[in-house]
Parts: sequence; C-alpha cells; structure tokens
Amino acid sequence: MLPFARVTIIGLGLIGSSIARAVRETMPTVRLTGHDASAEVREIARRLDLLDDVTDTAGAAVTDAELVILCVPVGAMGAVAAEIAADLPAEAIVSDVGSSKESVAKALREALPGAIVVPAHPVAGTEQSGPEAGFASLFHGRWCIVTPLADGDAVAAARVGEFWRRLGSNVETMAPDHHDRVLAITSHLPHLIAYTIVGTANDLAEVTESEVIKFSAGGFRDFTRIAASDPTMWRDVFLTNKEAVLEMLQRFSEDLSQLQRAIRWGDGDTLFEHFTQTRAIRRSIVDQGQDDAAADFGRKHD
Ligand SMILES: NC(=O)c1ccc[n+]([C@@H]2O[C@H](COP(=O)([O-])OP(=O)(O)OC[C@H]3O[C@@H](n4cnc5c(N)ncnc54)[C@H](O)[C@@H]3O)[C@@H](O)[C@H]2O)c1
Ligand SMILES: O=C(O)C(=O)C[C@]1(C(=O)O)C=C[C@@H](O)C=C1
Repeated sequence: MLPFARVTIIGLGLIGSSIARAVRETMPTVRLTGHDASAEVREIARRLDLLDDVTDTAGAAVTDAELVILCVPVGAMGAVAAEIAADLPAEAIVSDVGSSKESVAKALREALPGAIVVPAHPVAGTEQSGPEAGFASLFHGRWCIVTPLADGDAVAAARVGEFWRRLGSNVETMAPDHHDRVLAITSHLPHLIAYTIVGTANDLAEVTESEVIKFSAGGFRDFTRIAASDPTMWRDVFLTNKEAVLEMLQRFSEDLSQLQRAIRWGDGDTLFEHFTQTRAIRRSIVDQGQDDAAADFGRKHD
C-alpha cells in the first residue's frame, strides 16, 4: 500500500520538482499538488506538467493533503508553515527537506502547534536551482535522514520513511541536533571551504583573470561547482546551523595549521601519512556506493 495518496509540495525548485518527478515515476497514482511563491516558477511547473495541480496560494495547496513537504530555503520554513496553518487538515503530516534540522523543527512546531510534524533531509542535491534543474533519479541510492521530534508521532515518521524509500533513498533516523553536527562536517563545512577558496582565488585577480580559468580542469574546478550553489539556500544553512558549523570550523582550522606546520618544516612523513589516510577514506566511501553521483550530474550539466 502507498504511504500517501495525496501529496503537496510547497517550493517547486530543484528538490521540490525532483520529488514531484520521482513520485510521478514511482507512485503514479498519487495526486500531486504544488505551490511556489514565485509566479514564474508556478508557470514553469505548469508548463512542465510536474504536478496534477499548481495553486496560486499555499493554503489552497494543502486543503486535502495527506503529506505536505516544504521544499523552501530553511529561513522561509516558519513563514510557509504559518501560511498553511489555517487550511491544513488535522490528520495531515507536515515534513520538509531543509539542510539544517533543529531550527526547522522549532519553526514548524511553533507555527503549527498540534500538527503532526516529521522533519527530514534528503542528502542529495546539486549546485543547480529551480524547477528545470530537478530530475527523478536524484534520490536513488542516497540517504534521507528523518529527524522526528522528541515527542513526535512514530507511525507518521515511519510513513515518511517509507515515502522516501519509494523514491529510491536509504532512510536513517536521527535526532535533529545530531543531524546538524554530522552535516556540519560532511556538507556545510565543505561548502564554506569551497566558497572561501573560489573567493580567495578571485581576489588574486592577476592570477584568476587568465591562468585560473585556463587551468581549472582539476581540483579547483570541483570547488567552483560547489561554490556555484544557491546563495539563499546556503546563507540560511549557515545562519541556522551556526553553533555546529563554528565548532567544526575550529577543529578544521587546527588540523589545517598542523599541515601548514608540516609544510613549513619539511615534515614529509606527516603529509604522506595524512594523505594516505584520506585516500583510504575516499576509497571506502566509493566502495559503499556513496560516490558523488550528484557531482557527476553537475559536471555533465556544466
Ligand atoms: N540544493 C540542494 O543540494 C539541496 C539538497 C537537499 C536539501 N536541500 C534543501 O531543500 C530546500 C530547497 O532547496 P532547493 O535547492 O530546491 O532550492 P531552489 O532555489 O531550487 O527552490 C526553492 C523554491 O522555493 C521557493 N520559495 C522560496 N520561498 C518561498 C515561500 N515563502 N513560499 C513558497 N515558495 C517559496 C522559491 O521560489 C524556489 O522556487 C532548502 O531548504 C535546502 O536546504 C537542498
Ligand atoms: O552535490 C552537491 O552539489 C551537494 O552539495 C549536495 C548536498 C551535499 O552537501 O551533499 C548539499 C546540501 C544538501 O543539504 C544535501 C546535499
């Protein structure tokens, strides 16, 4: 049996449109309704026929929903939840796809007191944005982390997990604060580093104007892909996962200083040991099938 018969998606960008496409492919009988604050995005979603119905207000999109998934930047989650509060059926489950979870869980709980809330995060994406960038296989073989509230509804959490399994994801459950610490090091800090290194290279204008662009086929090019990620989304991620990101940044800075010291003092053993260890980590990630399919997708679409 399908976990939900009527699903509403609010925010029809990369993730929302990918969910719509994946639902169409894996659960074609599900009735899909969507809304986006942008009239232009709504028009594109209608033209692409991504959903059965695209409404002009968020409230109209949820009136008969069994599952509502908020796919807007994390800083907008609370406002969108408040917008749907009056029209939300009592038995509907509200979920989201936000990249940070504690602040979203808090915002949803405050805006929707008494509603069934099950926050979640598909750990899959690309540097692209908007409804035309989505694709149905985005979640295949990727993790979706469900982060139920401490006093949340376990049956609802299981149904949300089943929904993501149907889209091809592996599902893991975590407390929201634990999620935020894990993702701070595996996703948020890497983005901060990419934003920094591309900015630093750009500051060295005499280099970037010619050589960096010309020779950017290697490592630097990979950083530029990540640094092309959506500014609104990432501003909100860093503002809402501040503590965990600052903690990981502190640890990263200490480790960077150690490598800096090894370079300064010609300590090749330290460098070699470190690089050997990190090569083994990369190989174990690839062996577990967690290779960067999204990065490959991004490269193909450069
Ligand atoms: N991009 C990724 O790699 C990725 C991966 C996993 C999770 N996420 C999370 O998914 C969410 C959406 O990201 P995305 O990449 O799809 O962004 P996106 O920019 O492609 O789409 C976001 C959409 O939300 C709409 N929107 C913004 N405010 C709104 C509001 N108040 N009401 C209705 N619509 C509104 C925008 O018009 C836009 O169409 C974010 O919370 C992000 O953290 C992103
Ligand atoms: O591959 C990418 O472009 C991504 O950045 C995807 C990525 C990640 O860091 O893994 C980015 C943010 C999301 O919350 C989940 C996935």
